[in-house]
Amino acid sequence: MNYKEAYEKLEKCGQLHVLDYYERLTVPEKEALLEQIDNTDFKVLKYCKNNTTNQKGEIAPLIAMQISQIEENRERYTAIGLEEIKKGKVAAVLLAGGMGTRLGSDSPKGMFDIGITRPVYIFQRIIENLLDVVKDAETWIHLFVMTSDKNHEITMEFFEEQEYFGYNKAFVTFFKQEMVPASDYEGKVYMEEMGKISTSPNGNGGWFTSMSKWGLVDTVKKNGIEWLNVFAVDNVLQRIADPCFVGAVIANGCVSGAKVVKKKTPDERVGTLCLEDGRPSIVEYYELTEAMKEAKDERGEPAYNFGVILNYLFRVKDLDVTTEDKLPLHVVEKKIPYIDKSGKTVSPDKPNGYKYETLVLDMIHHVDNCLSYEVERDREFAPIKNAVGVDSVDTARELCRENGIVL
Ligand SMILES: CC(=O)N[C@H]1[C@@H](OP(=O)(O)OP(=O)(O)OC[C@H]2O[C@@H](n3ccc(=O)[nH]c3=O)[C@H](O)[C@@H]2O)O[C@H](CO)[C@@H](O)[C@@H]1O
Repeated sequence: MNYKEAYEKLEKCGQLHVLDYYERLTVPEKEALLEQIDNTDFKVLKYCKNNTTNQKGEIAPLIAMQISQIEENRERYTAIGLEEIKKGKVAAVLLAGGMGTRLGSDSPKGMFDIGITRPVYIFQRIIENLLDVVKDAETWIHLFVMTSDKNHEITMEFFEEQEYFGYNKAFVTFFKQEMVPASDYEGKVYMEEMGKISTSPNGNGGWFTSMSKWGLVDTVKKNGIEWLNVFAVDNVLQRIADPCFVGAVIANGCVSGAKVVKKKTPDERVGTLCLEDGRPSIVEYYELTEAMKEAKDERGEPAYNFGVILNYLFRVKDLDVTTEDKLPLHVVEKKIPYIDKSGKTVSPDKPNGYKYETLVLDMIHHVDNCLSYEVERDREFAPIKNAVGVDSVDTARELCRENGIVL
């Protein structure tokens, strides 16, 4: 794209300030900026005023399959799931494109070391858990790892350096999610450098579209993979390709499943699995209404008592209807570093604009049904979100200790 074309594109969407520093750039920087303008989709910015494209329908509780029911059928479900895994029909997708800013670290979250007497990286914990299933199934399980522009190379190098923590590297594939511009409250993009628009990963809802762009959906289909277990990087007790979960979803004739835990409090920072206009749906914690927080069932228990731990099973053939363009866009307030008029970087200490994301949890609403599958939170949910306090390294370490994991 040349300067004139870039000017016209920016003028049309009210973003001409992107060229404010153009004359001060070197030739390669000018080229890079023109290329970025060419590749950037500014359409998302029009949603900045109404905060989200996501208007919810009528919400009702969705009954979860609780632990006691699962226990009654554990052997049968596990046998069914293990059989599918042995046949190579189950693969896993690790969502690791996020930025981990809440942890106060610039490195990919998975590289965070939670060890005490030895290094124990978050990625390592995930691989160790997956290896448990590989051992039982006596077969390798394909692991797709989603990264972003911000951490792709460093993540791949880390896996190499750590020799894939004992995993078979032929069964690990990395792919990158897309980036979108970040803007101020008026929808004007921020500049990260004089020759660079500030961008951020487009949320974890783009994983299937990005896999498709990287040719990996073809790989999935060619290899006869029928189920994808999508999970978050930040839970060090995450059970992946869990045979009992896979078996329960299949035995109950479902096309997707979500692991849930009983919430500690109605406003715990987890998404709530429920029904929306009769279809499965997840309401994210920052969109939960007071009425939902206070609602009670007929036994007086909180009606929306189960939160998702970001561990979903999707049937591959149902995913084509859930591509990113069908998902609502969430407009999230964030602290966005930018350069001021003089070209100096400013790192704000409070939110100063929006990032635009689609979310994996919205895919659930596009599939016909979803098994809400309860797991014991102390055995499977040790998220690391914050540097200290709730859901921090300390709480995760404590839970690891309770589960006999040497740190
Ligand atoms: C949007 C979403 O799913 N929210 C879930 C997430 O909340 P939470 O607020 O933790 O969600 P985050 O946005 O931090 O990210 C969750 C996961 O998605 C990945 N990621 C995020 C953004 C991105 O662009 N690319 C990417 O790969 C992160 O690396 C992480 O593995 O976990 C909670 C459980 O702990 C769930 O109850 C929430 O429903």
